[in-house]
Amino acid sequence: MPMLVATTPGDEVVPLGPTLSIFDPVHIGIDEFGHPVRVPMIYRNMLIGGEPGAGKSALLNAVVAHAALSLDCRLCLLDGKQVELGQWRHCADAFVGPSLDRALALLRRLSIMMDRRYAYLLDCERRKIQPADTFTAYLVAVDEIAYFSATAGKKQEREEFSSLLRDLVARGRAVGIIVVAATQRPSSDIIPTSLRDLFAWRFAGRCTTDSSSDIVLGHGWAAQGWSANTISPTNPGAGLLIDEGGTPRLVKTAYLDDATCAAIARYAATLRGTVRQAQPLKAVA
Ligand SMILES: Nc1ncnc2c1ncn2[C@@H]1O[C@H](COP(=O)(O)OP(=O)(O)OP(=O)(O)O)[C@@H](O)[C@H]1O
Repeated sequence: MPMLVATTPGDEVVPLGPTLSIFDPVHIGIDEFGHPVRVPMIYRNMLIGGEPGAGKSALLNAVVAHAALSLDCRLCLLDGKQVELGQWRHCADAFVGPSLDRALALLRRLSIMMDRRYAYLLDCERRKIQPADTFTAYLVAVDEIAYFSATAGKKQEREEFSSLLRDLVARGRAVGIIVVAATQRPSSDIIPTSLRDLFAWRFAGRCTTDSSSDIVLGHGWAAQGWSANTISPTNPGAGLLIDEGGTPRLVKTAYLDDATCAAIARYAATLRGTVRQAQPLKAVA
């Protein structure tokens, strides 16, 4: 891990602690035995579903916090409510509030970037990005997919949003584009099976019905006893986590309160704004 330094407004050089990497697994909480649950996010996407107040934004914030502290990852945040992800806006390359136009413009740019990255990898005879690659990873976090795909704007625009998002989820992984998307409407119109199955990680917070739990986790899990409908409404942050091909497991997510998020976001913004890698250590002394 290279040493990092920040330059203060008075031009003092201040050494900083090591940062995270988006290639590190992300700590998202503990399992029912109290063991830490850490999920690799690079080359993967995550879908988060559950009823209002289930703890979706809290999980989203935990993942965004890790990405914000990872200087090998850039952030694009879409949040129709603005306040769920708003604290990270100074760390982000793009922060989109309740504007479908801006959301579409962002997804179109990401789509072009994705194609160019693939062209580059093809030229290099490679299949995916690696740590310390020429280009950094991107975390694209969406709080409330349904706002952009089913509520705002015109039908044609919403359809374009859904199709661009689906394309990013389907093709972005190898070029370092990670999509983490949350919805309080786990229904088949918002999360069709063909989209759901593209998310390697799926987290169902409390759901009101077995079928909405199945829409997040995958068809048939409720019948086998894995339903997020069984989670107590008084236990926000508890939910079922599944990965491709795995069995659901009960997880209580880590919770960063507003003050903690704000402090991490400030630190991450400082790192991003002022950090440079130390030249030889002697030059810093
Ligand atoms: N892991 C957790 N541990 C303890 N409390 C939590 C946890 N996650 C969420 N909460 C509590 O639940 C509240 C609602 O959480 P959160 O905003 O993440 O829900 P949500 O599913 O995103 O809701 P909405 O769909 O309305 O945006 C939080 O303000 C917090 O008090």
